[in-house]
Amino acid sequence: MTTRMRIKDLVITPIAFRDPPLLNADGVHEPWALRSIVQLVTEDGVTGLGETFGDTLHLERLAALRPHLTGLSVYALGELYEKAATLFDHAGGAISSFDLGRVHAAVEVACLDVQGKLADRPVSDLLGGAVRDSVPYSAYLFYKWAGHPDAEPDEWGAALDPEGVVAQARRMIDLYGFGSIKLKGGVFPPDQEIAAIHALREAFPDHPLRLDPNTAWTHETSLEVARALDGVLEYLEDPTGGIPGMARVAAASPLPLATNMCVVAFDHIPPAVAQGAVQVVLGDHHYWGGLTRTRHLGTLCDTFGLGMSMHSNSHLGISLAAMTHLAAATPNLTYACDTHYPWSAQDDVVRPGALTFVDGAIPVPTGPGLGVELDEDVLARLHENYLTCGLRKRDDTGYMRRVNPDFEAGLPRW
Ligand SMILES: O=C([O-])C(=O)C[C@H](O)[C@@H](O)C(=O)[O-]
Ligand SMILES: [Mg+2]
Repeated sequence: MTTRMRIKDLVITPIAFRDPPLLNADGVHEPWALRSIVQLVTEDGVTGLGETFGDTLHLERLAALRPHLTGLSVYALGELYEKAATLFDHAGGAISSFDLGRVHAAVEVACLDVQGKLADRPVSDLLGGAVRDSVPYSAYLFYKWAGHPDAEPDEWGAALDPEGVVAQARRMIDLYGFGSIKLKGGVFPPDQEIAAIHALREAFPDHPLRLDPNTAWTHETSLEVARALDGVLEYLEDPTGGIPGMARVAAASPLPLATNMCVVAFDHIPPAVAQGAVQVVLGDHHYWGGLTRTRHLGTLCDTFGLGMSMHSNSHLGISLAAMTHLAAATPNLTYACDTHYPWSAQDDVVRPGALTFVDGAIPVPTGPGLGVELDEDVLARLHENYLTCGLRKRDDTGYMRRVNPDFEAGLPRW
């Protein structure tokens, strides 16, 4: 093994960036979103980038894995997975497949970035080759307050009714050119969210639409909404909780059901398929163990006749680059991918130029690896935010309760 491919260290930098007050079924986004940036360095000084979660437990796990990476080849992804599985006692049930996937993904993406740099090929080539030159994303709309309590309104303003949602969609589509729309629901009683979808349909007659209430509804409510929006939505995402619950809705729903909540690891696929719980799986390489494993998820979805889309959480450009390579190389990922990027674009750690939306899609980077470069000054600034912001774990419910002490977190709510 040459020193070019041997891992010397993994530098993990937690960061915090500004996040608007985006509402969801759990509560509301806090003023800061947490993330971490990983830099994998080989003995020869080649650096691979990755972007992952920033909660303390995840950071502790990455720190525990770090010494076990020394000397490992960046090509030894199977060994990497086994090392992490053994370290965290996956077989004994001490870590779920989901959490193991989160840890593995953080390092795997950086390994692929190095592999691409060594081979002078983009990551999409390492995943089987791009089948599309650019990857369409959807306008990811949120109900939101005008600004955080005690702060000035942000540039997006409030979106608390159908008019506000349509105005937000218009601004996002004007800025980025998105050709499909997702509304985060589960915030207001279903009738109001149905009205918002109808308003979007009227304002954007040709844009495919989706609604995602994050399991805020009972089985009965889910079916009522599915029937009310039959012919209007391309899919309904996670209307209710759990594989059996989704299966019960799917059995009578006129709309396809999608999920990024009840199928988030490979061991969820057999029961979901057996019960017919979902028709579309939203992959997410940050959950599913990295880019190669999420590419495998694409093959499984194809095998079982499931559609494929892509989930996101608050993220920056390293994740956007990784998502773009993955979606480009996954032939059956035919839905426009979710992205939170418009909500955080102002704080990106990636140097400008590599990732630009053209008509709502990102042209697949063609440079070696992920094709993006880290801006060390921005990284330092965002790390300073992390040190001073006081947040260590996402807590949408806790924040909402501080603003509105009567907020009840239990789901389903309607
Ligand atoms: O599709 C989803 O479920 C998400 O994007 C999950 C996120 O946590 C979203 O609900 C958010 O950012 O509030
Ligand atoms: Mg979702």
